[in-house]
Amino acid sequence: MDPPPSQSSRSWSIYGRTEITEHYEILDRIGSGAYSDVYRGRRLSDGLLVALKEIHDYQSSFREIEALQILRHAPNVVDLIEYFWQEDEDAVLVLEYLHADLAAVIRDGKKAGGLPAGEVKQWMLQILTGVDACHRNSVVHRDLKPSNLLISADGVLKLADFGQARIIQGIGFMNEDSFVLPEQFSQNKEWIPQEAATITEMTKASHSALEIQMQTYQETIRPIDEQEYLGEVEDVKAKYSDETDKETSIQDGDASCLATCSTGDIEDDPFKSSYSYEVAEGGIEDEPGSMTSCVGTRWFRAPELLYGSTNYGQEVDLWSLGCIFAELLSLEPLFPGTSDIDQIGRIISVLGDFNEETSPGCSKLPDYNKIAFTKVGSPIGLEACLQHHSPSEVGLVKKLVRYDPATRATAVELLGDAYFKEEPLPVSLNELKVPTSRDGQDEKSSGEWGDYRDMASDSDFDDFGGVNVTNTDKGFAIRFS
Ligand SMILES: Nc1ncnc2c1ncn2[C@@H]1O[C@H](COP(=O)(O)OP(=O)(O)OP(=O)(O)O)[C@@H](O)[C@H]1O
Repeated sequence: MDPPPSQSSRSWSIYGRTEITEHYEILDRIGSGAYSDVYRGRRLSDGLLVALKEIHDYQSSFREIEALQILRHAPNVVDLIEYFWQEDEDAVLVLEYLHADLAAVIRDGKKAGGLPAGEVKQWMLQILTGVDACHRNSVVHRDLKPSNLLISADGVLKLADFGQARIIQGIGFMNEDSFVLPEQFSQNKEWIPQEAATITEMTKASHSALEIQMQTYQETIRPIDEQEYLGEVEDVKAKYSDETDKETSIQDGDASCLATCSTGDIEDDPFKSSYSYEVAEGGIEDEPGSMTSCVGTRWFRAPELLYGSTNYGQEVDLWSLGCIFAELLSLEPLFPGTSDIDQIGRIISVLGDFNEETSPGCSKLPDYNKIAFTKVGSPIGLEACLQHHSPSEVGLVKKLVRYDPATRATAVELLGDAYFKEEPLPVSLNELKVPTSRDGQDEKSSGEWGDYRDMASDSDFDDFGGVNVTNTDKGFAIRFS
């Protein structure tokens, strides 16, 4: 069996990849993230506009391809047309091109002095349909935020950026027949998002290539010596430290988010008088199958993740959803934390104390005893963050932004919520005001949009967390999970 692509030597320019340039004209760079560069391209055979996402991270590539394959018939998930991935090269995903995102909707709404309630409802319904498709198929997105919700020219919203996604149970590939729209969508035609133009089906060849790569990746336990192992780790670290322009930092997978807070974070923290922080010695146990807590962008990160949970599921997406909905309503981020501690401080000031009473089991979270906040006598409450909004709007957010993950409403439950049946009803897709362009989005490093990304952006670095080292008779083995 072929080994997975090596991490050491990679092409750093998509322009030099003839297997891609033979089929696609690369037009311009339209975005970049912690792990990727995204280019607008044109398919030579028929002129179709596409997004070419070059992913510089090994594990993100697998995750994104795997999740997009599972969800390939979901109408509110970005279409993966095909991908290129061969030894010693970064994976390049060919995605349908979507010209706008929900962050632009919020920004335009703010400029216009508000978004009409019927439009907000239509955006929410599409987000819920996308998230429901993920959760029905055991995909936890783990990085839901407005800039990862892309929008087509005709108003179809699609979940994108599955680089941090995890499949929490067995893989259940969906086919066209098995993808079912939630019942209430089929009953009320007005709500049905029009099907996005179906782009070419992924070729059978690329599909089976992925399966082989996946199998190799997941099953290969290749005994290596300690020297080689340390060399691999150094290579990966060096790669990330080179990427200083992308505002990333290396975090060990077995270290929680709080454990990686610097003293600088604490010094700058506006809430520093309201908590005491202890640096615990030693790391957190890296149990097989556990997940990293350092996922998602800080502003949208659930409290259990901020406290280091490594045992979580789709509920973390539901918290993010609540933050996104609150932002769609108020056009301001709900919890714009400047550090992980500040993030928790802001949440506590709104929702009240985070304790066994409000979140059963929370005292067992890895970082729970590392930080103590002074008691919040009277929390501000979500109503205060959503002034001038109706009780049903606030009620919707309250069903998601809850401490106890088990009590957060699921996407399918919310799709049936009375809020969506009240006047004003959700508008149809062609009544939505879709932002006209993504102009300037690649250069988000300056101004308001730059601040938005920089303040809230964190890197996952699951690469480290997903590495399991086991003893073998020849030394030890390394396994990527
Ligand atoms: N299908 C697409 N169509 C148009 N633009 C896209 C598409 N996919 C991604 N982009 C643009 O590229 C940017 C980076 O892509 P993406 O978020 O998928 O990468 P990432 O490296 O995981 O980013 P992040 O660090 O924000 O998580 C997006 O914010 C978006 O502006």
